[in-house]
Amino acid sequence: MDDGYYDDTADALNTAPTPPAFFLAPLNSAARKAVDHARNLHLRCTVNDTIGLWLSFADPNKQVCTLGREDTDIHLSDTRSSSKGSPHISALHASFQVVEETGAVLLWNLSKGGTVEPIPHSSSFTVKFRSNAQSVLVAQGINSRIAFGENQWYQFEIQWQSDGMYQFPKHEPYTMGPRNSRNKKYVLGGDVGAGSYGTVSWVLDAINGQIIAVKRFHKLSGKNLEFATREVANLFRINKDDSIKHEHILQILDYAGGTRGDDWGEIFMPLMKGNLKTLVEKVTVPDEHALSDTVLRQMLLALECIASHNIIHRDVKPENILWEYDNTTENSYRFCLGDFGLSNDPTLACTAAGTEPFMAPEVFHRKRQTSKVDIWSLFATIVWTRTPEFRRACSQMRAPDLHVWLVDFSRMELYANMRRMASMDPAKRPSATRQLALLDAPPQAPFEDYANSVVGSYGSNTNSASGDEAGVLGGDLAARFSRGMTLRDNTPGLTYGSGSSEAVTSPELPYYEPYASGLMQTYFGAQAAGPSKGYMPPSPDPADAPRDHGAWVMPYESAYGPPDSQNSGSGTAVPDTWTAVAPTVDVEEEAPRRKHKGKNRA
Ligand SMILES: Nc1ncnc2c1ncn2[C@@H]1O[C@H](COP(=O)(O)OP(=O)(O)OP(=O)(O)O)[C@@H](O)[C@H]1O
Repeated sequence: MDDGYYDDTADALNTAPTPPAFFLAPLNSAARKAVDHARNLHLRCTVNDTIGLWLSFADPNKQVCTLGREDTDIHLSDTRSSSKGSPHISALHASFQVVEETGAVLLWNLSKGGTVEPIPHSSSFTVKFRSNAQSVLVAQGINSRIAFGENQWYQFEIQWQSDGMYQFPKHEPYTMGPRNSRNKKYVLGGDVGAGSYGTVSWVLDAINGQIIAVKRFHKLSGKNLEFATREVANLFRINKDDSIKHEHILQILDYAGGTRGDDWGEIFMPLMKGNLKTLVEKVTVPDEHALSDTVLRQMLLALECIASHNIIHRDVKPENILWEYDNTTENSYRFCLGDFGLSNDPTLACTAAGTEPFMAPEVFHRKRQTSKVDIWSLFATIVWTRTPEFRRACSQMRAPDLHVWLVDFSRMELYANMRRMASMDPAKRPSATRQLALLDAPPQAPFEDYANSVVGSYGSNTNSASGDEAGVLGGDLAARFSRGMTLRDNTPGLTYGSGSSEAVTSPELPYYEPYASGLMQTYFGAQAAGPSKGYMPPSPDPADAPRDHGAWVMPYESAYGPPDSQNSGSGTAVPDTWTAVAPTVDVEEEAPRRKHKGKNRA
């Protein structure tokens, strides 16, 4: 049966997973003595003329193997050697344990003195224990040599028959990342999505053996640095402690790079199944209205939270709403707001920023921005989710026309309980908290207060966007970013770009990226970064669960665009390497671009 998704791990997933099994070959005389110990006879075997210990995790009820001096599966004596002292083996010193979801095997340090360690060796990656974690991955080519006890008393080599790692193809060596760091943190799986400013991959965390997502920012300088900075700082602000973490905002789990002198940076997040765009375009959702109602409520909760932290997102749109199955409720989804690269403090935000079809009128017309801009964008997202015609129009109509259309939509009975979200005047638009209350209130009387002059108040008199936002962001970027970083306890300060030779500047005028795929080649050529790609990661979900049709979604507009815009490359044109520089746009280019639907990241 076609299960509805394709990716390069599919073969691995379609065969029954082989449970982990390995041979522990002794590397020194203490380890050889341990192998010969009477209490280890049950595990002893010979492989290639070497006598060692054989461990298999084929029994689903026995997915752990303990090591220590007392009642453990592998006995390690704590005898004193007259010449070298004692190994100081704890009663329960270490264990190997299989991670159920991924099949990965973790080595756990359970010793009091922390004397369980990988031994660096040229033929394998070494991932050391972190100070805040007691486990580390062992796999083919990763931490192949390990030691237990003081001064690496017992030394073994792990020779794998199978290392679990169910999602990973077995015919090629693993790639570890971050690529630019000697301190490897994950095993690279595959690509999940890509945007203008980063590439997102699914990876296996080398500390806990779980699958997560990593966003690798393209080269951290100039605008890229600025957007990465905003995203990381604001995500840390929201995630600074467990009490504030929000179930509808994408978490940030960790980061790498970004320290003094680095021009690369990565953030680690939970892996979601896909984004709302791919869900709507590629999956047969039984009831789009029910789906959009769920999106509406959950995103209002997310917006309520970020507003309370004085953050406006400024790029609420289907691509930036990620989803996964909600395990607590049957047939339902959990949506999370992601991509905080444009987010800002409303007191600093005045540059036109966002993606044109979802951009609030006051942003498009360079007026003052408040958290109400996100309310408008959410309304546009809901209409987009419900209405194929609007989806088509997004690539064909200018923002002012779309604004008129959205107001018209809001007059329909269908939108009665959310029509004020489409008020042209932001002051009349409800806050997220108010709108949540309105959803549960009786239907409103026909609207009267916002549709009279649909574009009048924004059609002229545009402000210059150069102003204070650019100045404050550019001038105080490092400080703002470090403030964001300090919110995470026990984390060494991450100071993106503080050592960079390139000055961080905000553009004085907004610039646009093309929205429709066909425009990509025209303006950026083959180097261009494309709209986000959707992806279905390996999924343990039931076969009847809805899934994306393909591993990669088509470019945003290809389903609707003119024939010559299809397959224009926007869906695959994201540069492979992190060093690729996202296209920058200068002032002269701004005018032609604004003729098209595009994204403005100033
Ligand atoms: N945690 C995640 N889990 C699964 N997929 C993700 C995750 N984060 C991002 N993606 C996918 O990657 C795409 C690009 O991510 P993101 O929007 O953060 O990058 P970006 O460079 O800022 O993109 P954009 O050009 O839209 O601003 C998303 O649309 C989504 O499909």
